[in-house]
Amino acid sequence: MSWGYAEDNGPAKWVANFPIADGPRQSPIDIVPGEASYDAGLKPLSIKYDPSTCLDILNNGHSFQVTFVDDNDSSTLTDGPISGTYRLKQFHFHWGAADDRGSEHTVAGTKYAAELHLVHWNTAYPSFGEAASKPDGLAVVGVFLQVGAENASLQRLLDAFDSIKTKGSQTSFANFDPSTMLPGCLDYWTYDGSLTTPPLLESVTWIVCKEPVSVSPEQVGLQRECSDRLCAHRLE
Ligand SMILES: CC[C@H](C)CCC(=O)Nc1ccc(S(N)(=O)=O)cc1
Ligand SMILES: [Zn+2]
Repeated sequence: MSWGYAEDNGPAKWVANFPIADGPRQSPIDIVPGEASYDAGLKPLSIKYDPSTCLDILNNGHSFQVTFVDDNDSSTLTDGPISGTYRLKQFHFHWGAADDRGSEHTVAGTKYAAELHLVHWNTAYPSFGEAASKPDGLAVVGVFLQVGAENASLQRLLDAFDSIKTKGSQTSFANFDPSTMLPGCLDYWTYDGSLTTPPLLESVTWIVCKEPVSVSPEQVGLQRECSDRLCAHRLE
């Protein structure tokens, strides 16, 4: 039985096969703005994405993810809370069975309809796989999606879902610029955490944007309908 989001293999059961679930820096967390401390030493994020590094979109059974060519420094994250250069590997989303829940991180208990994760790895290490096991190996930028106006950038992704209906399927997806999904303001909260799904490795510097982006109710519905068709049913 592999991990998932159902009653018998969902988050409460992951510790059985992944004991690090009880570790000291597990994600997601509830972000309480009033308890966050301002760090004047932190720099603004520097995000530079090259759309030509966009490779394909795949349904990995838990989400759909867009993967990038990462054999050079074309698409990178630098500054912010991190040192050195981190390369974009993939981005994916988390959503729920209804508009009032779905994000993994919460803000003073508030759940958003969905959450975008842009996954980067530290080029101090030879590969993503190597970096994924190091405490400073990964940096994930999280963006909350809230229901509101239609998101033109997301629509192009949703249109591509029709061709990855079955788990494990993938299709080429080119010239997509993920920076079109970022909020206007890149103010962020940051903390040292982990992958939010197995193997739950404690190698992630989390960078969660304060400003959400909007998606229309239809777009979330489409994403949800696609996900249910594509992926294991989500536990909610
Ligand atoms: C070395 C193999 C690698 C760990 C397994 C494949 C992988 O990339 N998993 C992954 C990536 C990102 C997140 S999240 N949701 O952004 O924290 C969760 C899980
Ligand atoms: Zn994620």
